[in-house]
Amino acid sequence: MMFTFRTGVRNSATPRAVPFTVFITFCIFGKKWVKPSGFDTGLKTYNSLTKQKEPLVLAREGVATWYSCGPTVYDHAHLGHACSYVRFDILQRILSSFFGVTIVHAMVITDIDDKIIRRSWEENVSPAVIARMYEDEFKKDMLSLKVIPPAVYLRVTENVHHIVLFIDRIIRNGHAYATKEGDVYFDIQSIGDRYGRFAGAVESQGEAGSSSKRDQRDFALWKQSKPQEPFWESPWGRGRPGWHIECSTVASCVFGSQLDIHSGGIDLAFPHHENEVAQSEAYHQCDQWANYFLHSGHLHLKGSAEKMSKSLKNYITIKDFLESYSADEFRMFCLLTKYRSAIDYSDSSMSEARSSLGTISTFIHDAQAYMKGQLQCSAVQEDLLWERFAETKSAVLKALSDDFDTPRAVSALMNLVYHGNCQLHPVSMPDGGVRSPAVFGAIITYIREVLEVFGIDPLYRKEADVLSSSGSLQAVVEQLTHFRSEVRAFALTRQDDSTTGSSKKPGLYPDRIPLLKACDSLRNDLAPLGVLIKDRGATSTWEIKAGQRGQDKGQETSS
Ligand SMILES: Nc1ncnc2c1ncn2[C@@H]1O[C@H](COP(=O)(O)OP(=O)(O)OP(=O)(O)O)[C@@H](O)[C@H]1O
Ligand SMILES: [Zn+2]
Repeated sequence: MMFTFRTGVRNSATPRAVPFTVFITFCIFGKKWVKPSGFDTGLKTYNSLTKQKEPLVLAREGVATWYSCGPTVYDHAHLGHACSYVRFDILQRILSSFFGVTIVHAMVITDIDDKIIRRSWEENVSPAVIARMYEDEFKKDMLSLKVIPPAVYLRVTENVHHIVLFIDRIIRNGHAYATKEGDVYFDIQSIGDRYGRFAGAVESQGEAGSSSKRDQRDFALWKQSKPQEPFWESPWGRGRPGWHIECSTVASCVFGSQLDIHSGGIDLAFPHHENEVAQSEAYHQCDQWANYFLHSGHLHLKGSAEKMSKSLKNYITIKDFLESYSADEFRMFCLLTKYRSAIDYSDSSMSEARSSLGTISTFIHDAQAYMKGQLQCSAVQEDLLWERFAETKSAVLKALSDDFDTPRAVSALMNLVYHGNCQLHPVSMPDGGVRSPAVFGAIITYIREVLEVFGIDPLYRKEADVLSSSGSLQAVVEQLTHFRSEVRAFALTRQDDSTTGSSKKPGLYPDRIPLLKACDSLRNDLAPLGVLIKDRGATSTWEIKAGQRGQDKGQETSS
């Protein structure tokens, strides 16, 4: 893990003049955002750099380079993380499926930092072990929420040599300085009024640090290591990277000097993203490193002003959440608010999400029953439904093109479901009128397609649902197997000598053998349906197995 680097850098805290060319560029462009040239996706998105919606224009046709800040892995992933990463996953899926853009997504996992080190002391294991444990858990949690993994996950500790080179170049470009204590700070004054693109920057007092800082707002690129802390060799002595520099370095290693989209929770806008921008533009000597910054709103426990976070210990882990709800329900919960808004988590907001999904899946089942002719309905106003169908398609596309307005898109879908339901008037006797299965087929296929883009399968039933509905299933199976046991017992009764009048060992009543055969057939037929009956001599046991397809062959045959 050690890395030795030698270079002839100035190791001084004295102010340096900003190179002339850079200064001119800064004066000309200031903080002004320049609309990128390239491929217009047709979508508008809110850009935190301009604080308004902008047309989303990508440098390369059909491809978006996308960097997102990963978690600091020192504790369990919680619903706040779930919310941020699921919301951006939905945005990426929309961009890819509705707008034909291939997303090249890179994420860095912060696997070294003060909190990881502190946790490792508490647990008496190395920081690397703490980080790997929680990183693995985070990745698994993301998969269980159906978040499409980035093209590449990177780790800070595997990029320290790149970080050192990156810092060195920023120093050489005149935007950072090393102190005599062995820290390196970014020189905020060297970029003039370019610092402060995100709210909060101007009033900022900056992070605490060495008294050798030139400006209170200057932030650490490299921190000398304290005793007992992990360290890497560098031209400034033993130390480790500051927090912000990891993202600038890794994003630049993957994407070079230009990035289409950068995302993260709103808490990261300042100072983290502010500092990333400052560093990256100072390194690349460019005026606009990332073209769009997308920030997601915070998840709060209902009634709490604080965001859910690891450090506040006010969290619900993703694993605990998934004991009670499904990934699809969480996705629907996220879809029902705009990705930028704060979101209140509570059982009632989850019930709303669950009930929206339930309404959709009931409609799909009813429409399928109608298509199959199982549900007899009075004549349908087919033209009206085709019209609603076309309107919904354009409403959904319009909503999603407007800063990924998922609540509006879901509301358009629910409206279509409502109109579909209005047309399904069950009648007890078929009236021989015209049937319109095709329009229902089109509607449910479209609804399923859109939900699939959002990562939701409306016909998928969560394990917990299966279990709760299997409450009644169990009672039915119990009754059925009890009845079968009595029939079997009756059929297995042996004749006694007086009945047969024979001296041979008494056998079964021949006329009861078909009953035994019927019991065997029932057992064999129920197995592929997940009801496993095991005959153990004269008695039987049973169990319900989800997903079982008659794999259990090891049982006795009655007859
Ligand atoms: N409650 C939340 N709501 C929405 N996004 C969140 C929430 N908490 C964290 N995030 C986002 O998750 C990502 C990873 O965050 P991070 O690992 O810093 O989590 P954290 O719980 O806030 O940790 P800490 O308390 O140590 O700051 C960031 O983009 C962050 O904005
Ligand atoms: Zn970052």
